Order: sequence, then C-alpha cells, then structure tokens
Amino acid sequence: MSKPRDPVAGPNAPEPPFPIRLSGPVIKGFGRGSKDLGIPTANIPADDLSEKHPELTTGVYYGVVALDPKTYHHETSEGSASTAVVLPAVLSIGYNPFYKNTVRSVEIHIMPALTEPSPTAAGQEGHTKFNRLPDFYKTRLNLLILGYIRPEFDYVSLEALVEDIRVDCEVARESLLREAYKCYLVDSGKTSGKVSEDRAWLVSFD
Ligand SMILES: Cc1cc2nc3c(=O)[nH]c(=O)nc-3n(C[C@H](O)[C@H](O)[C@H](O)COP(=O)(O)O)c2cc1C
Ligand SMILES: Nc1ncnc2c1ncn2[C@@H]1O[C@H](COP(=O)(O)OP(=O)(O)O)[C@@H](O)[C@H]1O
Ligand SMILES: [Mg+2]
Repeated sequence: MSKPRDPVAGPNAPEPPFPIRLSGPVIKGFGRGSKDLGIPTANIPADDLSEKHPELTTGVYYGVVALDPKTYHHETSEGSASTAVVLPAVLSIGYNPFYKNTVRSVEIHIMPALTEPSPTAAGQEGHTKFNRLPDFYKTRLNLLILGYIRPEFDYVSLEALVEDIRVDCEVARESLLREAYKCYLVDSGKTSGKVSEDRAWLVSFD
C-alpha cells in the first residue's frame, strides 16, 4: 500500500513565485483526456513557457481560471453570465510520463465551484465522474497558478493515474478553500490591492 497523500498542498497563503499568470487560446491535445481517462483537460500553448516562466518546473499545480465570456457562455442559476466566471482548477505542466510525450503541455481540468458538492470526493459509488462542461475550444483562457501539488509520475496502470488525479482534485479543492486562496474565487469586497489586481487581470479579455 502506498501512503495516503496530504489533504492540502503548499503554505496557508500563496508565496512567490505564485501567483503566476498564464493565458492562451484553448487548443487541441491528443484527445486522451476525455476518451482514455474520463478527465477533460483544456490545453493551452506551452511554447514560450521556458522563456517567460523559467521558474515553472514540470508538475501538478492548483489555481483559478476564467474563460472569455465573449465566446463561452457560462450558465448560472441566474441564466447566462456576461462577465467571466472564476472557477477552481487543477493542472499538469509537463511531458505526461505515462504517455511519454516529447513536447511539454499545459493541461487544465476545471472543477465545479467550491460551493457545489465535489464529484471527486472519496467513497462515491462506481466510477468517478469528473467535471464536464460544454466544449470551449479556441476560447481564451486566463489562469492564475496559486500553488504546487506534486511532480508528474509514470504509473503502473491507467486506473492508478486516474485515482491520483482524483486525489489532486480533492487536494486542490481543500487547498483553495483556505481564506488566502478563496479570495481569488470569491470577491468579498474586502480583498487587498494585489489580490484585486490579479482578479481584475483574470477576468479581463480585451
Ligand atoms: C491534475 C492532473 C495531474 C496529472 N498528472 C499526471 C502524471 O502524474 N503523469 C502523467 O503521465 N500524466 C498526468 N496528467 C496528464 C494526463 O495524462 C493528461 O491529462 C492526458 O494525457 C490527456 O492529454 P490530452 O489533453 O493531450 O488529451 C495529469 C493531468 C491532470 C489534469
Ligand atoms: N471541466 C473541464 N475542464 C477542461 N476542459 C473541459 C472540461 N469540460 C469540458 N472540457 C472541454 O474538453 C476539452 C478537453 O478534452 P480532452 O479530452 O483533454 O481533449 P484534448 O486532448 O483536445 O485536450 C477542452 O478543450 C474543453 O473544450
Ligand atoms: Mg486535454
């Protein structure tokens, strides 16, 4: 048996180099996320990553994302939102050692709002059903990376990879529920200068 993983990752408030801003149009990947794993990941270009963010090592991270509302209409209980909605996310940056990719990719799995029940909580019956939205290829995506979870690994089976990503979703959720992270998701009106600046950048798509 491998040892259980920590339920949260990183310090109680983001520390440098976080938050890190990434942005790009959602592009096609290898089509494995949904088909093989049942975990859709929005891929954004990784070409200028080493030049712009040499500090970003390969690995799994958590953060918050927004999609351009001009092309992605997010349905809320009040109807279709005209401003960008900020959602929690977990992402992988690297070569996917399980698939032995030769180019680096940035792949983001968008999770439901933290106020909704988690589809990836432990002890659910049957197969884990990861969050699925209507497709949004070509839509611009802004991402604030807030913390690091773990390195990328190779796995003995597809099931083992899926189970670790399920735990990543839970770790990301618990990590983002802390006050100094939650403020990036929920604008309480009390947020300080730098957090408000980062939030304003996150939802701007001019
Ligand atoms: C949170 C998260 C963690 C991941 N961790 C790993 C990993 O440790 N090893 C690995 O080979 N792939 C990892 N992946 C990448 C998946 O293998 C990848 O999403 C899948 O190959 C889909 O690729 P595609 O978008 O090109 O279809 C991770 C993905 C996510 C979203
Ligand atoms: N929760 C989600 N997180 C990320 N992408 C999602 C989600 N739900 C649906 N998608 C859609 O699924 C696509 C990714 O699916 P995936 O199987 O990984 O294909 P690809 O290999 O082309 O990246 C995204 O580009 C997006 O349009
Ligand atoms: Mg993908």
